[in-house]
Amino acid sequence: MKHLDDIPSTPGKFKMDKSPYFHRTRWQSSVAKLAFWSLVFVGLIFIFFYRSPSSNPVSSDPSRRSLRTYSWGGPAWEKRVRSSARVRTRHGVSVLVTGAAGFVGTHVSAALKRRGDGVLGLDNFNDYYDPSLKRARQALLERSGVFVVEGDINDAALLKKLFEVVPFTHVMHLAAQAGVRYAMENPSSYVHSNIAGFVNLLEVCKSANPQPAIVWASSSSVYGLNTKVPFSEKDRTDQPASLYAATKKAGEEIAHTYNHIYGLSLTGLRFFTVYGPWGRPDMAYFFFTRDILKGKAISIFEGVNHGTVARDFTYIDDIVKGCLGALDTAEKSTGSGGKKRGQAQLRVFNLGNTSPVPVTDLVSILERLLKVKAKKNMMKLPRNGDVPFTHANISSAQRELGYKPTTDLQTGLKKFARWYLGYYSGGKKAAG
Ligand SMILES: O=C(O)[C@H]1O[C@H](OP(=O)(O)OP(=O)(O)OC[C@H]2O[C@@H](n3ccc(=O)[nH]c3=O)[C@H](O)[C@@H]2O)[C@H](O)[C@@H](O)[C@H]1O
Repeated sequence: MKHLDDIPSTPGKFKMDKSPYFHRTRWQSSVAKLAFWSLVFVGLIFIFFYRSPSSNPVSSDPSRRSLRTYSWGGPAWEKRVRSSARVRTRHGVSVLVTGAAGFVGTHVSAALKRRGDGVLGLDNFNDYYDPSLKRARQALLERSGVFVVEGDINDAALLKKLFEVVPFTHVMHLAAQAGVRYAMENPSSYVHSNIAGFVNLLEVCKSANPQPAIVWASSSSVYGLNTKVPFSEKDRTDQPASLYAATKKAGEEIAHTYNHIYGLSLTGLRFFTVYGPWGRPDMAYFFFTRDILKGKAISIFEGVNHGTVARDFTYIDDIVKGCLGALDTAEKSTGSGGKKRGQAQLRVFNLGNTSPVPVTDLVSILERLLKVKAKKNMMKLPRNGDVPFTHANISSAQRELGYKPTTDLQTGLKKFARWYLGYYSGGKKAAG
């Protein structure tokens, strides 16, 4: 075991004979070490710049599970952006749709494209729910000529670039961290997307020349603990029941500020529990369908003393009509180069269905459509941000946007169920 005893426990303490041969080997080994560390150093620099070239800034969302690197820029990319945003009719508009691979974003983008408007999508494809569903929506849009740029609304350089390439007349801002209950799990993602991201977008819009008019998604959740029904835009919205609601309410106040200081035209739309084909898997109607089909029990919330929990469920096609009505009636922003030149439009509208349905009825409809009896667990409405009841007064939207919902829950869920069964057919894909 002598050889083992000769090796010192601390490297460098090993004493060697100082022969000429030793000097040569030591010199050679130093050169080798130097070469090795230089290579490592050069490699690290290469990796750093390769992953974040100045023309393609890294935009990663710190509040996300997946840190992503987006790549954008270059003549071919700009050509795609321009072509997607090109207006094809005489009175068409060019719209930047944020959250274009989301549920509402996909439907609105497709509808705008169908009528000849120029549409460019933007989406960060985060993994809040199954990103493959977002990719499928993207593929759908690509087929109809809408390019969805992969990037985050917090990436100011990307947004500025988009406005440099296309002078958008409108922004339809639908990118958001959605979901009422998830806000307790990942609060910072709501601040990051719904507040920081919104401000970043408005900063770029205010400096754009011309400034676009902005229509954006607020939420019925801003009514929070309000008990006066139906909910009217004049009712108080200072008692949010979830952080999600609080960030949407903050968005409405932020919109006021940018309208006031910079003359940006801003319209907020308070969506009421939107559902339909290509919907969000984190919403009750969607995961109830999945769980009922799998024979898995579902939890149905009930209020105090077994009180009814109900929602003013609104079908996606009606919401799309409301969004287009808001875009079409949006007046131009009045500022330019970051300076206000006059009063600009500031609006907020409820987009609901005006007929609340108990969640128990939603489940009965699904049972009939799916021809499967649900395994139900009734449970008390948890204190996680849910509110017992929503009901929209839509007279403002009716008057000013020509908004008129026409789809009842039974009809809308039938269309959803047909889509769901087709999309997830053969058990090939599991709804995430
Ligand atoms: O209008 C909005 O502004 C919001 O609408 C949506 O929120 P909600 O209306 O809460 O929809 P959703 O979660 O589908 O629950 C539906 C019903 O099922 C009940 N519910 C829910 C889960 C469950 O396990 N059991 C249950 O009974 C639950 O108590 C509720 O009564 C969007 O998600 C949100 O992003 C936002 O846009």
